Amino acid sequence: METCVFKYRAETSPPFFFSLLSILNMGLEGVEPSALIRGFLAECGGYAVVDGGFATELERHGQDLNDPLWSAKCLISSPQLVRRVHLDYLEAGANVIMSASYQATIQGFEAKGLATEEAETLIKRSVDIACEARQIYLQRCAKGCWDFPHGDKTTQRPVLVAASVGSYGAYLADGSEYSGNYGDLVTLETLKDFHRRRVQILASSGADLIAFETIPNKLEAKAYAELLEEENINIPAWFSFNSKDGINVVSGDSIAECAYIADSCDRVVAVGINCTPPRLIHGLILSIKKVTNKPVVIYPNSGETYNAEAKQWEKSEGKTGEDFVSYVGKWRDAGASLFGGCCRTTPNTIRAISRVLFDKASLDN
Ligand SMILES: C[S+](C)CC[C@H](N)C(=O)O
Ligand SMILES: N[C@@H](CCS)C(=O)O
Ligand SMILES: [Zn+2]
Repeated sequence: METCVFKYRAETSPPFFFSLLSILNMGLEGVEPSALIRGFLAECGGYAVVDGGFATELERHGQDLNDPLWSAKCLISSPQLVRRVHLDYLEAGANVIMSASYQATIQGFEAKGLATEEAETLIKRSVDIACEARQIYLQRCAKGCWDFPHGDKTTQRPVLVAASVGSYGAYLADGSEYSGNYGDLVTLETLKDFHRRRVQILASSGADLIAFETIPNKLEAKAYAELLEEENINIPAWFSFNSKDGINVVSGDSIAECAYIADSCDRVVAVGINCTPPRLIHGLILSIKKVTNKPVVIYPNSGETYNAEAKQWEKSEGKTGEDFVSYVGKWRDAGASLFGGCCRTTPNTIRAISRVLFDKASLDN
């Protein structure tokens, strides 16, 4: 199996690298898939830093994402900027960067007049760009151009490329990944058929794992879990849900039931929450921990609310400002292992998370 995780270390690799390499060479056949993520976490020092808002950073660089493809439009119009944003997050301390494929779907590209083959190429390209960014970053590190935000400066920080998969609601481009209400006509089979080809492409793209993000309901979690098995997907995945009340996922399905679906699928190596206000995260981590021993990944948004019509984020009425980074220690103590940011967070957020996790002085406080 070809995977660019091999590039995360230089030639002078310690023994761990070789064990990881042999796990990956074997694919997931006969191997406990969680070995990859647990080995990776150990290599990172127990906790890993995930990147931050990807679309947010494209917007900060001047892109107008008011488009049905949202951030995926930049795969067509500004691939250089996509690479630059990945580099910004790597430079800020990310151990996991997510490809620009959240809203990159064959159906969405076809609606823009692209041929199926062009659409498939763009989806694969999203991972290639992330892998290129990693390679550039690691080469710069090897030359000593950049300091490491954490860890030993003589070793390279592990970096994984996760292929992002947004929900069916993301493709609809009407903000329905925040309601999870797809109507009665959308069945388990509809969702599996919708996602199947993209998941196949991403699984053989060279990504280290697939990040199923902003999952709004139980039905879509089940569709992903069944697809991973049916298609014999041989890279690991994480399932990340979103919530508006801190108790259920956005559709009203219970977070425990959703996390249980993820727990029951061997190919899922981490379970968590993204694009959810920071103040809700602590309780959700505790609920997830009750149903799974898999590592918990959390990457909340800024606490603002998405206006799907305007494709803009708005301050939430009556809510106090979310001091994101001040929560990190609490989330770590509640049992989370991977920490990043989602919409409206920036490389500065990720830099601050990295400091909280890896600056010994702040850990002891
Ligand atoms: C995570 S949301 C902010 C992504 C954008 C949404 N699917 C839309 O197209 O409006
Ligand atoms: N990876 C996506 C998630 C949106 S909820 C992004 O950061 O743009
Ligand atoms: Zn988000």
